[in-house]
Amino acid sequence: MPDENAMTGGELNEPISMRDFTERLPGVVFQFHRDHHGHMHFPYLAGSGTGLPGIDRDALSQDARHMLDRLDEEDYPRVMAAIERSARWRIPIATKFRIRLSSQRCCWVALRAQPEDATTGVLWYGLMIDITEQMAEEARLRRLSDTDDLTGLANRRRLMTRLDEEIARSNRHGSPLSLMLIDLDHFKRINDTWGHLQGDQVLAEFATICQQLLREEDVVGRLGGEEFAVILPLTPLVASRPLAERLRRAIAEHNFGIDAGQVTASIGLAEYRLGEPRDTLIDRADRSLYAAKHQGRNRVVSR
Ligand SMILES: Nc1nc2c(ncn2[C@@H]2O[C@H](COP(=O)(O)OP(=O)(O)OP(=O)(O)O)[C@@H](O)[C@H]2O)c(=O)[nH]1
Repeated sequence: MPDENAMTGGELNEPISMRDFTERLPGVVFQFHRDHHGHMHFPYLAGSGTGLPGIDRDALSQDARHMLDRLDEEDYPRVMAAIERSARWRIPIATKFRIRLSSQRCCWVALRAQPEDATTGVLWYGLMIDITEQMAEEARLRRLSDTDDLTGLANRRRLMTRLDEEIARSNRHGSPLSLMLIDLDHFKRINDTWGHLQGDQVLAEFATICQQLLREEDVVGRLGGEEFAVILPLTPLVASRPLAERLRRAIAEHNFGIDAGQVTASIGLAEYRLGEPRDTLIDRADRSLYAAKHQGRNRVVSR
């Protein structure tokens, strides 16, 4: 630890105190104490970040609840578990959480703290930094890497992740789940006749039709090229078939700006069978799709 006198302020070599130094840090440095009865407070709290909404030094020096009560309810159990683990095993805390600013807004905070034994309980030395901007940027990048450029739909990667999640849910609760594979018919001909740009336009409009027609909880995505998939959670085959039929009809009747009737789709459906691997479900839906193509296209086949 450098000598206090070694720190200087803005005025040439004017020395500044440790307190002044910590107050200038772009974050919060703190001591956090939990006594043997579980009461928590911040004996020390400093740094320019104490200006963060939800951080009221005087209140927190008495009771940490003033901050803990404002944690996002999704994060609260995780943060409390991290404190508990750290206290029990004397391991550092490294976590992040949201502090509610209003019903609409929150800020993200990263926290690092090192525990020490104290006669009165456990004492942590730590840092908190506002990471709201970084989290927003991460979310933006995640959205980009999950989204198909042309249509704005979920891409293959995102679709597979969501399908895994829905399969896990189905296996856990025994709830029904259907998968729809959609392939636009003779798409090569559309490209060849009307040009690639017009083909792109058809793909984008097709995506809009799917999103308008399906429910919020259904996941529509582009597998690649002119192949799409829809995950239908909580939907058995008997319910997904009329949905697929409605979608097929809507596409066939839509005016894509090229002669009506030029764009049709073949749809293959399969319902998830408890315990089967993801690829088996996809394979069964794919075989339905193949059958739809084979039987003349512009139709729905389920199995
Ligand atoms: N415009 C456009 N075309 C694409 C895109 N991705 C794939 N394609 C085209 O989609 C066509 C798919 O052709 P095929 O796989 O032969 O199938 P199809 O002509 O749709 O015939 P069926 O599926 O048997 O009805 C190819 O010509 C690809 O070039 C894209 O992003 N934009």
